[in-house]
Amino acid sequence: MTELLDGAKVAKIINDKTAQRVAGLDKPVTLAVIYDPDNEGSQLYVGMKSRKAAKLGIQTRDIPVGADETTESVIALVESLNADDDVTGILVQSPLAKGIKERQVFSAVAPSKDADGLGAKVQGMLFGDALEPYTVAATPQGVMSLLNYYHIPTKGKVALVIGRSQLFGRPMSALLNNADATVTVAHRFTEPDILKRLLKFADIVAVGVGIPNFIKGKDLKQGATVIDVGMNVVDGKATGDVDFDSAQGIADFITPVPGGVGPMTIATLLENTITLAEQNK
Ligand SMILES: NC(=O)C1=CN([C@@H]2O[C@H](COP(=O)(O)OP(=O)(O)OC[C@H]3O[C@@H](n4cnc5c(N)ncnc54)[C@H](OP(=O)(O)O)[C@@H]3O)[C@@H](O)[C@H]2O)C=CC1
Ligand SMILES: Nc1nc(=O)c2c([nH]1)NC[C@@H]1CN(c3ccc(C(=O)N[C@@H](CCC(=O)O)C(=O)O)cc3)C=[N+]21
Repeated sequence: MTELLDGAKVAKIINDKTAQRVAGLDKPVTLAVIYDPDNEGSQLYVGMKSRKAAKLGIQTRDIPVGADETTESVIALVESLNADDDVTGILVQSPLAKGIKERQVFSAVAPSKDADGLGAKVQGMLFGDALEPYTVAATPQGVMSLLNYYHIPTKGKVALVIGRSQLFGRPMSALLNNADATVTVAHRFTEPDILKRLLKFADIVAVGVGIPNFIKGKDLKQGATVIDVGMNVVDGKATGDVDFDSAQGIADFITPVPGGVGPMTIATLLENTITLAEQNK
C-alpha cells in the first residue's frame, strides 16, 4: 500500500499557526517579492504566494524586475529593502531574467530578512548545522516538515537527492545530512545506470530536476519514501518528476503533484517570514 504525504493538509496546519502568530504581533508583517514579470511560472507562483500571504494577514510588495535591469541594479534594490524597516522579509523568485546573476542577488539579502533562505550566509549556516537561528530554504524545509509530520525516520536511512540547485538539492542534502541520513546527491552528470543503482539503495528519494515522469516506479526500492519536487506542466496539468502511477505498490509513501511539496513550500516561506518578524521586532 502506498500512502500519500498530504502536503495540502500539513500546509494548512502550518498556515493556521502562522495566521495566529501574525495576529499576535502588534506590527504589520510585509514580504517583498522580486520577480521577472515576463516569466509565466513566476507570475503564477508569485500570485499564489501573495494570495496565501494575504489570507494569513501578511502583506506582500511584489516588485517586477525585468530584462532591462542588471545584477548591480537588482542588488541595489535588495540593499534598499534590507534597510527598509517596513520590510520584514525578502524573496527573490527564481529564475530572474537572463543575464542577472541570481545567486549574487540571493546573497545580497540580509540574513535577518532572508525569508526564502537562499543567501550564502544562511546556506552556510545550514551546511555547518549552526546552533544559532537561521532561515532554511522553503522547499527543502517544507519537505522536512512533511517527513516529520508523518513520522518518517531519517536517522541511519539512505537518502538520494536528485538535483543540486540552491533552491532545492543543495539545502535538501544538508538538511538530510543534519538529520543523520546517509546522503547522495545526483545531478545532470550522474550516469543513468549509476542513478538506477543508487535508486535501488535509497530509503528516501527526493527529486527536483524539472523533467516530467523522470523516475519510474520499477527503479525504486520497495518501501521507499518518494518526495516529488518537480513542477512541470504537461497538457495543461501540473505533473511531477515521478511517474506517480508506476510508483503505486512500490513506494510506501509518496507526495502527489499537485498537493504535495508545492503547498508546503509556500507555507514554509510564510512561516519563515513570521519567524523573522518575531525575531526582529
Ligand atoms: N514544488 C515546489 O515547491 C518547487 C518546485 N520546483 C521544481 O523543481 C524542479 C527543479 O527546480 P530547480 O531546482 O529550481 O531547477 P534547476 O534547473 O535550478 O535545477 C535542476 C537540477 O536538476 C539536475 N538535472 C537536470 N537534468 C538531470 C538529469 N538528467 N539527471 C539528474 N539530474 C538532472 C540539474 O543538474 P546540474 O546541476 O548538473 O545542472 C540541476 O541540479 C522544477 O520542476 C521546479 O519547477 C522548484 C522549487 C520549488
Ligand atoms: N526563490 C524561489 N523560491 C521558490 O520557492 C521558488 C522559486 N524561487 N521559483 C520557482 C519555484 C516553484 N515553486 C512553487 C511553489 C509552490 C507551488 C505550488 O503550490 N503548486 C501547486 C499546484 C499549482 C498548479 O496546479 O499549477 C501544488 O503543488 O499543489 C509550485 C511551485 C516555488 N519556487
